[in-house]
Amino acid sequence: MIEIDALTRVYGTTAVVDNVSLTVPRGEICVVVGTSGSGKTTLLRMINRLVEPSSGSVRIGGEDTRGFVAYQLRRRIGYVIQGNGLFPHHTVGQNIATVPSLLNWDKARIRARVDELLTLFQLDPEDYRDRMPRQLSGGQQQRIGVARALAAEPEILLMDEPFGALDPVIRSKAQADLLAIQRRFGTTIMLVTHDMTEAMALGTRIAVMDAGKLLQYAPPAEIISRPATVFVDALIGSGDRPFRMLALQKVRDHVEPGAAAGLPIDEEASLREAYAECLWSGRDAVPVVRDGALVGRITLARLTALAARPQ
Ligand SMILES: Nc1ncnc2c1ncn2[C@@H]1O[C@H](COP(=O)(O)OP(=O)(O)OP(=O)(O)O)[C@@H](O)[C@H]1O
Repeated sequence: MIEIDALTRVYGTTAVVDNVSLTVPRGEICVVVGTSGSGKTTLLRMINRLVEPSSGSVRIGGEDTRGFVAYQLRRRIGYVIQGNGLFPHHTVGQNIATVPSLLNWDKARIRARVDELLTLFQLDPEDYRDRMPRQLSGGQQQRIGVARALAAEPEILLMDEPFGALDPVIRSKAQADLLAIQRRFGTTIMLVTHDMTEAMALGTRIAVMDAGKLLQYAPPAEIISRPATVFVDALIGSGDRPFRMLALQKVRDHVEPGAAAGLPIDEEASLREAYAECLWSGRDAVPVVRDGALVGRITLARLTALAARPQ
């Protein structure tokens, strides 16, 4: 759990983070969005004390981070930045082992952890462990950046635009990997992004910042249906609201009995994908499958109703 209490950072006469309070419960993902210069990175960097707060406090697992010594900050809080920040002259394995080595883990334990993480990120340890970062694609480098941050099993992961440099296909893969790994380890994550679609896909809660202030902190559905200010509304994009609502939900939760013609959709697809499929194929309903077996259908009428503003 991360508890941020009245956190403020002043540069000159400007509070670039201004009296921000929020709590990220254990195992949740808080995504921070806002315009450029709104204080997102400064807020994130005050959590691992790369930036010292002017006032206010941060507690991790109930303990004030002012009492943490350097090794506790490294051990308990992983940090990932855009462009991954890998050490170019260290191998992939050495990069992942950075924090465990600093913590003096024994060699066998480090080796096992490196191989476990590579496997988890679907990179064969035999093939990738001894490569240099330049011998990897951008997407693979980013995965190693995340693996490195997770190496010492931190309870908190801070991520600043981690997928900003990736193309859309690799980016959604990286997001799916992150969600799978987050579920497995139960890590509490705070992630900064400019991409509202990414925020909605990853965040259990979204924090909207503007000019250093926290304007709203709520689950995605609430941000979409009840934006706290005109600024929040504009950030979501009023033309996108119904589609964002649909994107938050899975087909599996809205399957109806009955038949439908044509190509089926998997129950793990989002309602947005189902809606697009109906529109694109000109159908009023599409069959739904689970593991390839038919389980029912989803109708255009139901999708249309679900896209409407919640009452
Ligand atoms: N070391 C510093 N000294 C003076 N001003 C700073 C410093 N670091 C950040 N700022 C200012 O604080 C404000 C917030 O910066 P920050 O990087 O936190 O914003 P951001 O929301 O992350 O922006 P972006 O989305 O563009 O990365 C900006 O106006 C920036 O110029």
